[in-house]
Amino acid sequence: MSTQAQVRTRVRTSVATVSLSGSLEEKLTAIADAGFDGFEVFEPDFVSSPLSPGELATRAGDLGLRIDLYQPFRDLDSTDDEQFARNLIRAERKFDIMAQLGCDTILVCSSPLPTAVRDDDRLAAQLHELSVRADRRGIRIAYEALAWGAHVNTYRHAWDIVARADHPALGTCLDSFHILSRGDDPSGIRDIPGDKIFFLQLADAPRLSMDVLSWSRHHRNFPGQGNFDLATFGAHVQASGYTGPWSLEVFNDVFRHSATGRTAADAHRSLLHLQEEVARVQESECDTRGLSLFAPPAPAPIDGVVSLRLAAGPRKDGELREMLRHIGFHLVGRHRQHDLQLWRHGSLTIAVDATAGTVWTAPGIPADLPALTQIGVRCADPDAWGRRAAALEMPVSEVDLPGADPAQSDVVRLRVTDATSLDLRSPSSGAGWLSAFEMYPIPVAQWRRQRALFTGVDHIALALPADSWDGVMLALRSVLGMQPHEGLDVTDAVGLMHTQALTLGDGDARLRILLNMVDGNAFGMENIPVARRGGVSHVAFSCEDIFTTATHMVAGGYEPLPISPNYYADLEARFGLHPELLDRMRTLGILYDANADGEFFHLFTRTVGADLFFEVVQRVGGYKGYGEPNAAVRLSAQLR
Ligand SMILES: O=C(O)c1ccc(O)c(O)c1
Ligand SMILES: [Mg+2]
Repeated sequence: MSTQAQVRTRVRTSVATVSLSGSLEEKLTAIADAGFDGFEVFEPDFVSSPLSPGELATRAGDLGLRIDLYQPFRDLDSTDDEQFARNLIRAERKFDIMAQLGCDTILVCSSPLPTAVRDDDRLAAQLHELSVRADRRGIRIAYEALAWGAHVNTYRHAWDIVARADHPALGTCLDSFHILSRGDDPSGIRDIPGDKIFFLQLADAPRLSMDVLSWSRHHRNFPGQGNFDLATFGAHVQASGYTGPWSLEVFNDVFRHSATGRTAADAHRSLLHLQEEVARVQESECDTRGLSLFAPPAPAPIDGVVSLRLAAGPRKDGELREMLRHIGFHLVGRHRQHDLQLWRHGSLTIAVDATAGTVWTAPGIPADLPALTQIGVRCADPDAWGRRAAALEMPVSEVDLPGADPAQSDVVRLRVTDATSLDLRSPSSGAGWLSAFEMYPIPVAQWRRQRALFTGVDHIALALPADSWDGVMLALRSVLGMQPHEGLDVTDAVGLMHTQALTLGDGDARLRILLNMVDGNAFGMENIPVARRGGVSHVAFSCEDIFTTATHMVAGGYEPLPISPNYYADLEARFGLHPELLDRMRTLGILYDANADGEFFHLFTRTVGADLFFEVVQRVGGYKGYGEPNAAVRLSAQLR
């Protein structure tokens, strides 16, 4: 090991203006507020802005931002010599602007045109000529392969052309989207000298099967919001010795009209998250090359969901209480000051909030929609989570409960969605909290009769409007370290719903969350049935034997959903289940799925209010899904 102390510089963060909505001025303010070090000027944003280059430079300087890149310069190379000559003149005009901006690097992307040069030596010669001119002006050229380039469309080819052109003012620009969308092996990045990588653009994306240009222009998102393996990609970049900015370049239809500040904050968080992920890969490879990476406090262990808070408001309070009673919960107490009831089942607690106004504090949630407002998770050290969340720039609040140790917070509250928070509770937090409640004495005979039908919470589904989807995904993945699974489109009686599962811990997952997004932003749309306006939220309880559990629920007043007989005929045809088993399932409204991992039995309640409902599940073997094929059958029965 070297005795010389290695001085490693931190990652400088940057973002392309195209990634955000609003005017150029609004974008710059949001970029600075989010904590970025610099930005890429996306040329159309500059061209349409009233700011002169000098004014833009001043504005950036006042905000403490560097202008890291001017981009893109398109269609440089040409088989038509006259056209190429004109392109060089066009480039000189851009260099003029860059001089006024104080920006020294311009991105030149490979040409998608039929006139693109297809002879590598001629292409290298044209890039060389541009580089000579750029060099005279103190400007560097970063050559990027667009995935749809006519001749150059891979990073290896772009690097090969750069090496061939062999000019100090010419390097390459790596863009994770162009590389990973094509399924290219990024490990060759290690072979590019870091100082010949002039720029790094990062984008994630959901896996979609569409042409790569449309995918790139409409569906990119920030690292931690899609399905690309950016951690491994980043480790390759680190190994190359690259020391320039890590910059986000995200073309996304939703971000183009979303709140600018919020998108910028998510963007910055995504780069912190990515650094932690890259560090993990580097650690596993015992590799310490490259920039020094951001390291937030590590996540602390989590036990699982122990409590829920449901806002019902006075209008849905009665209906919700009846439902809880039917599925086996017992009213055990009432808050001394608020209209808040405590319901228990085994070790699970549900607080039902009947206070007028509680639900409606969440923007976009219709007043007739009972909402899941808190998910209580037990963990040994809530403060550690608070420090981690704060380091990752997530808004977090500490809730001090009466009678608690003032030196420690009992509950650390993370805002997961606009409607729902995740409360990380210390094991001792219950006592302080309960002191605010008047508890009802429960006759011994009733305790004896009570059996814990549920073993815990299997998963929780949260309804999300489209414009908060990516932010929620990133929050769950970055702060909590949840792992995403393949997204799925589910069609049913009232439309299409995109659903995506996230889990914490494998095998015996500690926390499973399903995100449900309706097609488009359905809030307030009159033509969508009530049972879809806010998407769908539900809580699924786990059990060991769903037939016993369902039988007890029926005895408690639960009415099984009327599942179509066609469904059971189809189950028989698909899985060859025993007629007797099918009969019992039909009587209790139990649905079924199976795959190579195991089997899944589940049942649903009716909806309370617009969209909230409960589910009971039994997993057999290593089944990891959620019975997704049954979604349409479930909804059809709930609508009846
Ligand atoms: O979609 C494009 O044209 C485009 C432009 C510049 C880039 O850096 C890029 O990755 C894509
Ligand atoms: Mg790019």
